[in-house]
Amino acid sequence: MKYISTRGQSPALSFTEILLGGLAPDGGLYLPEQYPQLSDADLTRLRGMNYRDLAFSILSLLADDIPPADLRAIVDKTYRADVYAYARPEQNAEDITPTLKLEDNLYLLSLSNGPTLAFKDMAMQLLGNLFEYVLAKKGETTNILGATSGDTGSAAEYAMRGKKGVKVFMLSPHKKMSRFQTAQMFSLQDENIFNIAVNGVFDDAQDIVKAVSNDAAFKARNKIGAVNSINWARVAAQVVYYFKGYFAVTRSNTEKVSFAVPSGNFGNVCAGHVARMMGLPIDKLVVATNENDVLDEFFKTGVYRPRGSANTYHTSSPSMDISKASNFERFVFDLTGRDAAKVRALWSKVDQGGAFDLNEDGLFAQVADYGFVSGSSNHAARMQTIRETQAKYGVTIDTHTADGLKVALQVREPAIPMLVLETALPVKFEDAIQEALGHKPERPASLQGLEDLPQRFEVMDADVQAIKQFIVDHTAD
Ligand SMILES: Cc1ncc(COP(=O)(O)O)c(C=O)c1O
Ligand SMILES: N[C@@H](CCOP(=O)(O)O)C(=O)O
Repeated sequence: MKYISTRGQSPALSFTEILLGGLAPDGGLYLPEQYPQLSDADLTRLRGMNYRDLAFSILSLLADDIPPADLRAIVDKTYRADVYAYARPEQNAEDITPTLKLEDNLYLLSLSNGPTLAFKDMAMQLLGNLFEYVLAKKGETTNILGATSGDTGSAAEYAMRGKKGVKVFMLSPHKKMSRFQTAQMFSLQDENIFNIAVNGVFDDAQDIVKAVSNDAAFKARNKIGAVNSINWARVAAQVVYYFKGYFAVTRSNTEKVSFAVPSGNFGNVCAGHVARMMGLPIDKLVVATNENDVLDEFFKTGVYRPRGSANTYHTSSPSMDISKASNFERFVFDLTGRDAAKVRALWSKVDQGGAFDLNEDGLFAQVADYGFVSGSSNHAARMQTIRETQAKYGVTIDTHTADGLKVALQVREPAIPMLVLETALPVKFEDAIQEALGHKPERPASLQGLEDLPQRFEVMDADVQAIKQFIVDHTAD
């Protein structure tokens, strides 16, 4: 299996060759040259597997240059009940991503039972172990540069803290994450972790990561690695739980299900798209946004119009305060029939601050063939959904999951099971839950007092040169 760039001007490489990096050298994103195809017999074989067996079966199709015994060991070390231990009392932590039935044909797919209480742990714990394995094999080190709106950062730092040969430089939007998210990251005192709070929004931080990734000489000299979902391995790891969710709520491969995905950078739902392209019987992929509704606008109109920092709102589902959805390029590459020249032309407009309209050449008409539908939410709807979910099902959900559920309820078809991806646990957004329910969500004993711990972070402007210098200063031997 080789990986190619959406911009078509980089050499095709294997999984381990692209593992540590982010963007391809031509500025594009990697995708498999061809998606592996699963037959009905394959699906029957996968049905009933536990998470580890399923993850190994699917990842061995995508990471086929890792010897099977090594991949097996990495997967077994990653997907353990004691790592994904925050399952609800009525759930079995051994399931790793258990489903929670709300009513007939309506489920939560619990993805946030890992160490940092967000779905990012599902991929990031694997990346931590994969990075360690590949770096040891190559005798190399890496300096990870990442951007976070609240969850990628802590998931990456918990996965990489104390790992030999790895330093993490994590950019976050200053004062725009929840108190819990901020404390989760900034209270880490590990010497290999550097938190940089950037004056700006998440997109400013993500732009810096991309600018550094596009500077080939700096990237090579300073061994820059990536853990954002521009890194293919993040998406690959997330493909697995779409299969797990599908098998959990169906009895035969003739049944279809839909997934509602709270979306920002389009990484999570892109993994659903990949699962569908591999042959998983998915009916709809529901893209749910918050007030930052660039993706909803696209799926409704065909116009992709990323917004600038001034028009990116700070909301009560802050991890989705994103206006430039990195992984959207992966989908558009498939939509154009993998026409890299077309993708280059579209993104040359985006990279200059512009927009594009896929109605112009008839491409938008084909979007429905990929199962995408969309909707958006806002603060009032989020509060109401949290209240109604508590009242009707006795389940507390976080603000991002509430956006997903709100849109799912609008678009679902009664006969088709709908799985709403639970992308974070409510305790991460205590103030919003307090506002919605009049009381705080339950907090595990191990996380009491998190916000009172001493914090270590730098505040910097969104200045690429200054960030590069910071990395150089903190990696000199
Ligand atoms: C809690 C939460 N929900 C949803 C999202 C959106 O996921 P994606 O960026 O993969 O679309 C994120 C972060 O991106 C998140 O942290
Ligand atoms: N929501 C994310 C931001 C997007 O990051 P990605 O790594 O998934 O691209 C966050 O919480 O940091």
